[in-house]
Amino acid sequence: MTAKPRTGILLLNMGGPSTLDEVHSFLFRLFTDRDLMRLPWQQRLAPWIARRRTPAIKEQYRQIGGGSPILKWTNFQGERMAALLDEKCPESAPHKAYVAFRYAAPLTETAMGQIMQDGVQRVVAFTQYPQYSCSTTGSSMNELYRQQQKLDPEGKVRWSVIDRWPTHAGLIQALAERVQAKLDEYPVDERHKAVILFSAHSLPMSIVTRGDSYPIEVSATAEAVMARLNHSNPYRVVWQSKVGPLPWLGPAPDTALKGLAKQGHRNVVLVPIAFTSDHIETLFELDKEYGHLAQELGIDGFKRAEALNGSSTFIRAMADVVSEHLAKGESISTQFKMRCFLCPNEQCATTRNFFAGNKFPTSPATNKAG
Ligand SMILES: C=CC1=C(C)c2cc3[nH]c(cc4nc(cc5[nH]c(cc1n2)c(C)c5CCC(=O)O)C(CCC(=O)O)=C4C)c(C)c3C=C
Ligand code: FES
Ligand SMILES: [Fe+2]
Repeated sequence: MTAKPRTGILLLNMGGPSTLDEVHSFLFRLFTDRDLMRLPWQQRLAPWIARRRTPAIKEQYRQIGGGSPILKWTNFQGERMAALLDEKCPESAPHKAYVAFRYAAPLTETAMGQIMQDGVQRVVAFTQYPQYSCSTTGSSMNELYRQQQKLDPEGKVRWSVIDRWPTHAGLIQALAERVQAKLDEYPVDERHKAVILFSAHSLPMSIVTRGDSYPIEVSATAEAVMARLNHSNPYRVVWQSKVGPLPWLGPAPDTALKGLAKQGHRNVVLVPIAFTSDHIETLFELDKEYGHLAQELGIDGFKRAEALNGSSTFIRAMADVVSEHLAKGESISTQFKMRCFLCPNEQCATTRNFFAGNKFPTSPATNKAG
């Protein structure tokens, strides 16, 4: 019999439909999420948009193999991370990874149910978005708070939060390895001329200007990766996947590719930087749409860096992030305490107060949870 987990690590992410049949419910949850977007008449409009968008998005998932690989990768990363943590931190072992997706199975309530059933009393909520945005990690944390209130009203579980890790040395090393592997594919005399385009999901300008920290954290990750590579190549950050008619943060990858082609660049490496596994936006948008555009523009040395997926450097980084967090004994980060200047959502305050109020002994060795 396996021992009861002493420390749970709850991996938070948006998730994706594992099968084509799940596409509609995924989109439905996404468009009804008021932490992600606020639409007029959202209760009525969201189901309509979700239904209308389902066929096109289904087709994209069909073209990348019939579903999102995010659950497979998150389980893989989580299991290996927990094994590394058992070796690194025997005082808080055994560790067990749980997965809470915001828009697809396993949902937060499922993960909370498992945690309660296992009787785990100490859990780290660990966002799998390295860069913080209220539209992503913020939404997952608000949902975790709501489910905690419902499923653990007595507060049996003691929580702490890893809400961002944009410049963690292990993450930067893992990304640098992915970039270097692509650069190594060019002939030696051309390699230094390749332009590195770090690509992150864009944000509506209304979210940027209310004070979301995502754009600066994504930029910090990109700069740290290039510093790790001794600034061997020129780079920029581009913002992909704008949805709807309102203004979003740019430049988009197609603007960058067109400009670079005009200036005579022939070698471009596109690097997904804000998502730690493959998803339609790497496999469909970056590879199929931008790969095709690059060919049309004469950028014949176009390459896309592999997502972190099964990178052992990345999985070691995850374990390091958690072990450093456990050693610090902090419930939430200084950055997480502060809200956006124009936050429209009182829930953000409630969530922060709840997770900040959990106090821990600094050493997990004195944790009586197990
Ligand atoms: C760090 C990554 C992401 C941020 C920030 C983000 C913000 C954001 N997204 C939308 C609207 C949509 N996103 C959709 C899909 C989607 N979003 C991300 C990541 C981030 N989103 C990913 C990885 C995916 C795809 C999932 C996959 O499996 O590949 C969609 C659905 C697809 C579509 O209809 O086009 C929408 C809609 C908003 C409004 C937003 C910030 C407010
Ligand atoms: S939207 Fe950013 S703190 Fe509420
Ligand atoms: Fe998105």
